Amino acid sequence: ATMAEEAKKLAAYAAVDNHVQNNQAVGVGSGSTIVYAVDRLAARVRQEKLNIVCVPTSFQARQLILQHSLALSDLDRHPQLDVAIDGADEVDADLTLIKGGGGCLTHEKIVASCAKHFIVIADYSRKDSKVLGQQWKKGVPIEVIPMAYVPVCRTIVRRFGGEAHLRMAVSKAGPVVTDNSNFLLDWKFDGAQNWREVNAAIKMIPGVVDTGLFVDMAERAYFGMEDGSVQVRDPAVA
Ligand SMILES: O=C(CO)[C@H](O)[C@H](O)COP(=O)(O)O
Repeated sequence: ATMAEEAKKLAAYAAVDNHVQNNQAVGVGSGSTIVYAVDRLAARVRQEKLNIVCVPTSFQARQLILQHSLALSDLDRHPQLDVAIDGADEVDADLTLIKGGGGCLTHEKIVASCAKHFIVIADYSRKDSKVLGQQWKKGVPIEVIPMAYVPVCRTIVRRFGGEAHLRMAVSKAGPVVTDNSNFLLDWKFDGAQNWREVNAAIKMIPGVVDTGLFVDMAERAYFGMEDGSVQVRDPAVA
């Protein structure tokens, strides 16, 4: 495996080993890093005969849970989760996140909001930043109702600057369609922002479903490092 893949695995294993216990309901994130967390969950369930249920954050996460024969649940049956583990596209010094590179931000935010502990896993490359936008250049993903994408784009750029573009599909003509049958905008912002305010303001624009800004949600981040160690980041105490 490449160095970055090894690092993803280190972070994922550390999160599962430190935060998952018997008799828990666990939120399962989306992306390429979470694959290692589900591998580890499945191994621990087998070895330790853990009794846990998993709530997915996407179609992909649901497939992972089913492929590993883990117990699949949902927020109807488990509206309170003990822990949720997910990847991120960028993490800043305060543990504010950009998520949604994989387009699953709305379900991810709902599941994270239902968890007592929300734990982020990432590799050292391109994600561990002092401020958002330092390394992640694709902008903030924003899920929108399809008919509103043009006015939402214009409102965001008028009020907050930068550029916003409809995310286009790669192996299909036309836009990316989310698990919720919506569209995605990627807002490339200029410079520093007050993320708490910007997140709240964008959410209030009619047609916006949610943003990929996760403010005051993550309790801890694990970064798998190049040298095989795992770095832990907790939010600075205000
Ligand atoms: O927010 C996400 C999907 O909506 C993912 O968690 C994020 O894109 C990280 O993915 P990866 O682990 O593949 O880098």
